[in-house]
Amino acid sequence: MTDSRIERVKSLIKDHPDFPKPGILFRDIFPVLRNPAVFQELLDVMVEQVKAKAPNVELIVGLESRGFLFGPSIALKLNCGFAPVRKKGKLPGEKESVAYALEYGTDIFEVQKEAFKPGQSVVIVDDLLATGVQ
Ligand SMILES: O=P(O)(O)OC[C@H]1O[C@H](OP(=O)(O)OP(=O)(O)O)[C@H](O)[C@@H]1O
Ligand SMILES: Nc1ncnc2[nH]cnc12
Repeated sequence: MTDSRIERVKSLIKDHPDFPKPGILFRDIFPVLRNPAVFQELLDVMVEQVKAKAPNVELIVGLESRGFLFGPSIALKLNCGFAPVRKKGKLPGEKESVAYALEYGTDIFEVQKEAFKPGQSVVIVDDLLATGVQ
C-alpha cells in the first residue's frame, strides 16, 4: 500500500544533477525540512518504522551531519537516548573509529565508547543511502 505521507516527502526532495561532482545526482532533502507539516509526517513515519522493526530499541545513533536532523527527534519520541557518530577529531574521550569511502570522498567516523553498553539495541538513523557504505 502506498503511504501518502512518503509520497509528499518524495515530492519535495529536489534533484541536482552533477553536484558536487559531475556524474552525481544529488538529492536535496532540505526542502522537506522547510515544510513543517511534511517534516512532521516524515518523523512520524520514521518513528513508526523503528517501533515496528526494533521495538526494544534503547539508543538512536545519528550519522554526522544529516543524521543529526532526524535522530534526536526520533529518540525523544521513543524515550531513548541519542548518540552521534561524528567525523574524525570532533568527539572527546575514548573512541572507536572506522574509515569509509562514499559516493564523493573518504573519511573516518568516530563514536564515544562511553555512549554504548554491551548488548544494547541500537538503531542508526541517517537521511539517505547512496552507496550504502556509511
Ligand atoms: O550511502 P552512502 O554512500 O554512505 O552515502 C550517504 C551518506 O552521505 C551523506 O553524508 P555526507 O558524508 O556527505 O555528509 P553530510 O551529511 O555532512 O552532508 C548522507 O548524509 C549519508 O550520510
Ligand atoms: N546522491 C546524493 N545526494 C545527496 N546526498 C548524498 N550523499 C551521498 N550521495 C548523495
